Amino acid sequence: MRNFRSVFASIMDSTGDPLAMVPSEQETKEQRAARVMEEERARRISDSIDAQIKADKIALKKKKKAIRVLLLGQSESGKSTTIKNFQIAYAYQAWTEERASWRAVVQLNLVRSVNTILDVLTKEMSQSTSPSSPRSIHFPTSRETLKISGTGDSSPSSSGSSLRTQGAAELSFKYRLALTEDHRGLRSRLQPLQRVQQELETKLGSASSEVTSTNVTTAVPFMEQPAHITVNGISEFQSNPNRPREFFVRSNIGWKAALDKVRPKLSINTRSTEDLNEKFEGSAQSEACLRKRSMKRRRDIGDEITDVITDSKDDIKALWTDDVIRGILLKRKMRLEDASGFFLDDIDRIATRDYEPSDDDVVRARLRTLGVQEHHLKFERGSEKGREWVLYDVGGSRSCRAAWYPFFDDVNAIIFLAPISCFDESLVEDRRVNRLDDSLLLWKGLCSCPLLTNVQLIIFLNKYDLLERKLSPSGGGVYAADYIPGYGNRPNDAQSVASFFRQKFGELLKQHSPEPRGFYAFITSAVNTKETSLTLDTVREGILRRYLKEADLAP
Ligand SMILES: Nc1nc2c(ncn2[C@@H]2O[C@H](COP(=O)(O)OP(=O)(O)OP(=O)(O)O)[C@@H](O)[C@H]2O)c(=O)[nH]1
Ligand SMILES: [Mg+2]
Repeated sequence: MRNFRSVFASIMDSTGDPLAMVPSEQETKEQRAARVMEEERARRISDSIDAQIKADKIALKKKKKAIRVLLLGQSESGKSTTIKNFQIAYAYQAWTEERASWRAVVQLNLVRSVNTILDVLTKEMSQSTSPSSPRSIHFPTSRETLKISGTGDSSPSSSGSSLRTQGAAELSFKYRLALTEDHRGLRSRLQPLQRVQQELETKLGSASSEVTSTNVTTAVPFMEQPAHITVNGISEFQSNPNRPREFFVRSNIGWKAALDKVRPKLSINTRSTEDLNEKFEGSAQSEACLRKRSMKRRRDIGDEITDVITDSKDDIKALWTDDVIRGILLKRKMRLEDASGFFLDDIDRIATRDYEPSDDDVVRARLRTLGVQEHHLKFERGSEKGREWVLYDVGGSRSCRAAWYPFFDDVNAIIFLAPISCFDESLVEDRRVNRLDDSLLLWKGLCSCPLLTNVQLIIFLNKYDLLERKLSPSGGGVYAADYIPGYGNRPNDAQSVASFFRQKFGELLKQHSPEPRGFYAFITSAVNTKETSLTLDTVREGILRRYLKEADLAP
């Protein structure tokens, strides 16, 4: 191309047109016509080269811009867990550097399970003193069973769960009578764990507790966002006076921000005069000394917590394996082993002074996402090595969802997480709403959102492992048909339930997308990192292919 131009530049005429050829003095009519034709042809070629350069530049710019993926879904659907899977699969080095910070979260998850059992024990003990009180326990009736109410947002289902147990009150009374002094002893020896929980919660901040109420009554509050406005040429969203408390963006590397809070700050009144003298001296040596001492203090506080947990190990084991307590939990339909952040079966490994979380521990740990978190994932291996993707993780509870909308106009793909094991559960923040109902409404809202017409939507039908367990006789033998309208006589197994939901989500996409779009659905168990990495490979390739295609670079 450069050669072509330089040829013409060297014979540039007096008009300054690089493509005009210098006519000879005795130019005939025919020669003139030929020259004009040649000039025209050269101009056309040059124009097409210019257009190509421009297109290449745009494509290159697009190529350099990181791929942006937004993870959406209700709270506890597995968004943050999916991001952890991305890190393990493609940026393992960075992941291992973060892993140790999760120790406090795993400890909190463990201690919380213990305290949940202790609370139940306390309630049962207070009732066991009066045999006439079994009626005071609430046993849901069949009329309180949660039903998926279709996809209308207006009539949330009533709360409760189907308890088919006959004579539950008598059973409960039987267990209560079986509580002995040993149980009282266990309870009082484990009392310090309440303080440990408070300590850990304070340090981890508000991410450590779940949202238990909301005044947001719709699944899709982002559909009511104020209009896009332009201020000084910059596109903005009108501020919403009713915006939820959690409307903010954290442009940091995700969960680490919350975890950093685990490290206590050096407070003035805990400093020795020696520290202050060192500060006045201002030497590099004294700074290093201060840092060392502050790190030591951090370790001290962490150690104190670890000491209490380690010293309680045998009592925690005794509590969790006690038949009477198991009976009480069963009677209350409390399946702690299916709940998020369950580590009681790992007590031997975790309640030790030198405990370091494994990959698996971190993936199973639960820490709520606050606001919107931005993760920069730098691929460390494979054909994508060196490329950066930006993954946005959001808080999924209803009160957090209005914060999603500003991210809609600048993403390449959305991965939507729908936990399919939750068909018989209600939202933590609004007990009247069935969790699967909420997921369907949310999906419908995203499919119909005009701003997302050209955004690739991918759905993970997640928590398949929990679905399998829930339907199996040992996991409760829940009957899907009791909760899912239209399920009919289909088999009560995980595969059939999953494909039923797959079809439901697919139909919503088809019916509500403004323009036809592909349905990319994957059945996942995000705690299974090996399986999930295979899914992520497919998803990564799909997103990349489409992105390159849009940049006109695909073959
Ligand atoms: N058994 C099982 N647990 C899962 C699965 N996916 C996620 N979890 C667990 O569910 C809990 C909640 O997952 P998160 O990834 O924190 O959920 P989230 O969607 O980020 O929730 P918010 O931050 O509140 O919006 C964690 O303890 C996970 O380990 C799954 O497929 N199977
Ligand atoms: Mg999260």
